Amino acid sequence: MALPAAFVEKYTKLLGAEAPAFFASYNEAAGAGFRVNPLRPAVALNLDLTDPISYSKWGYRGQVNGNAIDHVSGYVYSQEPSAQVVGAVADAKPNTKVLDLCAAPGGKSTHLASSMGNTGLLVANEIHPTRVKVLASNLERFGTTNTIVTNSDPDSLAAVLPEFFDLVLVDAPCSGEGMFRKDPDATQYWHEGYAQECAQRQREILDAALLMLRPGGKLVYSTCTFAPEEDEQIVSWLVSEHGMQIDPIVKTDDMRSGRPEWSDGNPDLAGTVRMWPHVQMGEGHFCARLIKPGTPDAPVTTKKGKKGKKQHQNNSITSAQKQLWADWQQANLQVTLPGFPVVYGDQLYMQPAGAPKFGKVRVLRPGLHLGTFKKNRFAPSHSLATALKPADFKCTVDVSAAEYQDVRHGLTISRPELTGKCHVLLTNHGMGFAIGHLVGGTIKNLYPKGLRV
Ligand SMILES: C[S@@+](CC[C@H](N)C(=O)[O-])C[C@H]1O[C@@H](n2cnc3c(N)ncnc32)[C@H](O)[C@@H]1O
Repeated sequence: MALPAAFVEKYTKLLGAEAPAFFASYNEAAGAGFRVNPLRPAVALNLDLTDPISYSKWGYRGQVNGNAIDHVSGYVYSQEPSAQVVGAVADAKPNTKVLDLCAAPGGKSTHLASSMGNTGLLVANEIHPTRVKVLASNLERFGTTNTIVTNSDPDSLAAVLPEFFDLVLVDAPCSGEGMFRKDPDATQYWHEGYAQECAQRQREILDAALLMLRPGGKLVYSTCTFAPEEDEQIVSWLVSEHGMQIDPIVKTDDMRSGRPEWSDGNPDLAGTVRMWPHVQMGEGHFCARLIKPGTPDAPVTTKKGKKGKKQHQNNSITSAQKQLWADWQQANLQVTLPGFPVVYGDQLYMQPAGAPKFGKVRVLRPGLHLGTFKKNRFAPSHSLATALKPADFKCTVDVSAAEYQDVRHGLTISRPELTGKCHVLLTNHGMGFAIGHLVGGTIKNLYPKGLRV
């Protein structure tokens, strides 16, 4: 691969004797990996699980087929190995409040939800209006029920959620030097001074991120670049300007320490992590974990302005809607879903406990999407196919490989032996991937048009 001359010069100086191995790695294939979804019941996956990633609890090296049932049903998430270090370092705890501030397309968010066991509250935010839809779709496929998806710039989010989170992840937009193998076009954006431009934006994002972190809370900062300006030097700035304390990361063989000499010489910088493509079979990442000074006082509540009150009232479920939802659960599920039903227009969501008021911030997905109120009936959402277990449904229909393709193409399935009228979970190899409507021995396909192939 042709690397920019100034890039070669820069890393020749920085890496010295290690530089040839680093440059040689750019001529090798990109490293692939995936994570198995612990939120799903255990099933036999048609995947090679012989090469686990030491630092990533659910992670393996290898390729995932995006059209295969284990991916379509959200039982696995494709994520290259070095990116998995971030979720592992974050180690989000169950029943805590976590923010993923730069979250699309959702690799780290799905990892955070895994660690949290779908409990507590995960706010997955993305600034970009198109990318946030991909984020919501990936979180839906993964079956997260503890997640609210917002579409905001960091400052606006910080204005409504001061000191709200126990853990904030900033997986920052960066110069992407670790992406050159996966996306060779990224070399074209690279120029001298690009790292400094990115660092300025990173500092602005981090200023907002720290406003949202409670005293004593943890910040995880990561990039997919090697540039010290965006890595160790940003951490040094967090320490000197914000009084943050570096929380050292225990390393495995795949990891290398951050380089104090590439910043202000603070020896604590060795407690950060660098993932190099010539050291492990993955792309490249930098990751740091820091603690905000202070101890938590009484929980800070967001201002109860008029807007917040109004929003809450507007989103309350009416008694007629409550009845329709209860009737639908009774008819189709073996379980009653916990949580707080909220209504946006004619859409019903199950909001996770502890959800704050978001004021003017755009909320794309206020929780698990349950479905749509139509005239005198309730139409279930596709989200239920991936968020619930097969055992949660009164009726499941396991489809053949050919029928799996048919469903993904939007065709109906025939089951003349099945009588009655209900919503069924369609599974393949025991993995739920779509909802169907059984009427007179035919299963009407409710697989969303946007996901069909
Ligand atoms: C490295 S990507 C995040 C990848 C994601 N965490 C994952 O694991 O799938 C950085 C994200 O930051 C977003 N972004 C860009 N500019 C931003 C800004 N000024 N503030 C917040 N986010 C920004 C980008 O749209 C992009 O989705």
